[in-house]
Amino acid sequence: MSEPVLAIKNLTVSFPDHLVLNDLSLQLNQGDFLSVVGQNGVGKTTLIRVILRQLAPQHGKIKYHPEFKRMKIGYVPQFRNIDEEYPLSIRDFVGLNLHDSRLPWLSKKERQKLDKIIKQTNLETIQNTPLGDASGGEKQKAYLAQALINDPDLLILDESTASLDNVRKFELLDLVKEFNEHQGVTVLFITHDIELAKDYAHEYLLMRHGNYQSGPIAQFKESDLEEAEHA
Ligand SMILES: Nc1ncnc2c1ncn2[C@@H]1O[C@H](COP(=O)(O)OP(=O)(O)OP(=O)(O)O)[C@@H](O)[C@H]1O
Repeated sequence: MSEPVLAIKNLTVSFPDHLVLNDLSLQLNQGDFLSVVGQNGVGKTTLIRVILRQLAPQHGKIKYHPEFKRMKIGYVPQFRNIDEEYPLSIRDFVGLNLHDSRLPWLSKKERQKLDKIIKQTNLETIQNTPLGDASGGEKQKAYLAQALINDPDLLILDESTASLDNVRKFELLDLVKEFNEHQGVTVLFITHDIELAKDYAHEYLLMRHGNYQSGPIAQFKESDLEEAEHA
């Protein structure tokens, strides 16, 4: 795959009262693991909303890989508690976006797909647990499995490890790393956790109000983030 999965050029987004993204360019190639860092309010969520096609930019170009009939994006949100009364089991929740067939029930192929992702994300033993009864780490794994079930071209982790303890954070990102390294899943990881970004990402994008810096994660300097925070 020689063309990038996603190429963003000179993106500008403003809301009536202020400019949020200013001339941002970004390229993601297949198998990249990019960490997006920056203080609150610099436009990380806005960028994701543009990539998810929920928000149209005022200027700039967004190009998805030409071989994709439709860009498939998996999205794992930040942890939020789910009501104990939530009726679906972990398995049902993971399978919610399976929609290959027109049958009102899952086809054999879909059940196999579901079995496979449940196994790959280590949810086998708890798959019948109601999602509302699962721990925070298990819920995030269920979100990850749901995001991966349709073989996404791009996986977005939107502060997905925030509020998890260290063990669960590493568990979740070890799984993501597995899919990134062995299945070539391209990852965009928004985080405030610099240590985690350094441990797992290959590249970084540091967003500041109106200007951006990027490069290999090994070259990321925490002083750059501190400078951005005090700018
Ligand atoms: N729909 C909107 N209308 C007006 N302003 C908005 C809208 N969405 C976001 N903003 C503003 O744009 C700026 C960037 O918001 P955004 O949520 O993208 O930042 P962020 O980097 O994701 O922040 P955080 O790290 O706190 O999640 C903020 O000042 C926010 O108030």
